[in-house]
Amino acid sequence: MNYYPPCPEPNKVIGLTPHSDATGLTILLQVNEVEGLQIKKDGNWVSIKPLPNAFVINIGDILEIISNGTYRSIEHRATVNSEKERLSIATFYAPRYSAEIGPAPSLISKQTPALFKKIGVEEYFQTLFARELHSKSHLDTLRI
Ligand SMILES: O=C(O)CCC(=O)C(=O)O
Ligand SMILES: [Fe+2]
Repeated sequence: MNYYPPCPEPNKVIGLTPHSDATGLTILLQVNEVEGLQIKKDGNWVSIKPLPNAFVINIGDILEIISNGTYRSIEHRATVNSEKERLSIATFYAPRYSAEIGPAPSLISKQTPALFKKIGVEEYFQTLFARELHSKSHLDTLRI
């Protein structure tokens, strides 16, 4: 759960730094329907307006790896509001710790070589948490 208190100077701070979710899929609820979530689309930050009773589904880095780049994880961030507090609940889905992540073998051929290295889930999360949250930089370390 994320809590963003109101901030009198919202342009001088960031609620949550730009990142892609490292997991497979994220189901996100913008709880009190205050705007703040933004995604990076064609180089620009675009606001995702909260819809009543609707979830936001984000593709994460693990799905980008498994689909060998067909599904791209989305870079996003959260801004703060000058008057209103904001709450969001994110649930992250990922493979079990003992599994291995890599491009699905059925997607790999001479014409479509693997774009990512294979890595165990445990090592994947250990290296993730040893880094600063920054853009898609963790996924970039696994590119071939
Ligand atoms: O607060 C939000 O809308 C985004 C939260 C988020 O990106 C996260 O928890 O990974
Ligand atoms: Fe996120």
